[in-house]
Amino acid sequence: MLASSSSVLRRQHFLVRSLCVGGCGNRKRLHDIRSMACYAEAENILRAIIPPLDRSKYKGQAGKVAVVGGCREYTGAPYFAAISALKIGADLSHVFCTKDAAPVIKTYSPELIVHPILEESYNIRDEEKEQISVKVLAEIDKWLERFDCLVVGPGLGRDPFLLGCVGQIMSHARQRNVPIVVDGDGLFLITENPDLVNGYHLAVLTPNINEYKRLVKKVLNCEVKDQDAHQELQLLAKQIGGVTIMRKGKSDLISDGDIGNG
Ligand SMILES: NC(=O)C1=CN([C@@H]2O[C@H](COP(=O)(O)OP(=O)(O)OC[C@H]3O[C@@H](n4cnc5c(N)ncnc54)[C@H](OP(=O)(O)O)[C@@H]3O)[C@@H](O)[C@H]2O)[C@@H](O)CC1
Ligand SMILES: Nc1ncnc2c1ncn2[C@@H]1O[C@H](COP(=O)(O)OP(=O)(O)OP(=O)(O)O)[C@@H](O)[C@H]1O
Repeated sequence: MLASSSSVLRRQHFLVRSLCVGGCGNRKRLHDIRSMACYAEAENILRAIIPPLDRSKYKGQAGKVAVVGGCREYTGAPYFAAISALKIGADLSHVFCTKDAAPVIKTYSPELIVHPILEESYNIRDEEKEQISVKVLAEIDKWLERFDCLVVGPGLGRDPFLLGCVGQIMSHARQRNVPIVVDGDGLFLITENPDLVNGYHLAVLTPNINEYKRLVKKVLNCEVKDQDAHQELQLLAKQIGGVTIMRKGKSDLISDGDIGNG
């Protein structure tokens, strides 16, 4: 594994261990004390993960992030993911999106680097598809190893051709040990094909309530049981080979399958 990936892995494990998760117990007093501890802990965690300004560093060393997302319908979600990375300290933030989403995303911010490389089925002929997917892969391969993290899915949409290309992008990222955060329609893609992330310890899934339901149904073959939320999440993460899952909701829960506090 690459050195850079090891440091990211360490940071991931630190987060999994230290994030205060929901379900802080039933007794109110205990809950209040733990809630206060949550805020203090959250501030410490944020301080620890935001790269400090350092005169000896140059642009890029505080993080290069790429978002794969954004299609004809959705331009807001990839913008927020990419700009948030910059706002918490990353130096460079890229967006790989469809050709028609790109000019819109560019107008939101001159700070983002926007690559109009993805295609949806409506815009191309069947006989062009193979050639186009090769071209998309070649375009992103030029950049992949430079990224500290790939965020896959915000506003991707569900076009099968586009999702097929994105699945290949994920496989290439995985071969190069690039950490991947999977959100939005990226979760739709990996629910269809969990092998894309199965066993990849540098993958973090961030499902909302619907995305989580679909994942549980597909992987555990049952409905979500809120009374066993922690164990269920732990089992799900374990079943997908130790990926980290952050289940979003009233209380966010996080587990990598190994740690009993998920
Ligand atoms: N401003 C932006 O750019 C925004 C962009 N966004 C982006 O949108 C993408 C989807 O995210 P989301 O949160 O709407 O999806 P989610 O909670 O799974 O489902 C909610 C309900 O919608 C339905 N549904 C969804 N897609 C469908 C489809 N193609 N065709 C049919 N049904 C579909 C779904 O139905 P179901 O699949 O459960 O049958 C469920 O009932 C994701 O990439 C996100 O980043 C959002 O963050 C919003 C702001
Ligand atoms: N019922 C809730 N009460 C309080 N906070 C919530 C609740 N549900 C979600 N959140 C918070 O909102 C954040 C976003 O979760 P949400 O379930 O809306 O995900 P999402 O649909 O992926 O969001 P987005 O609109 O950014 O795509 C979560 O991290 C969580 O902290």
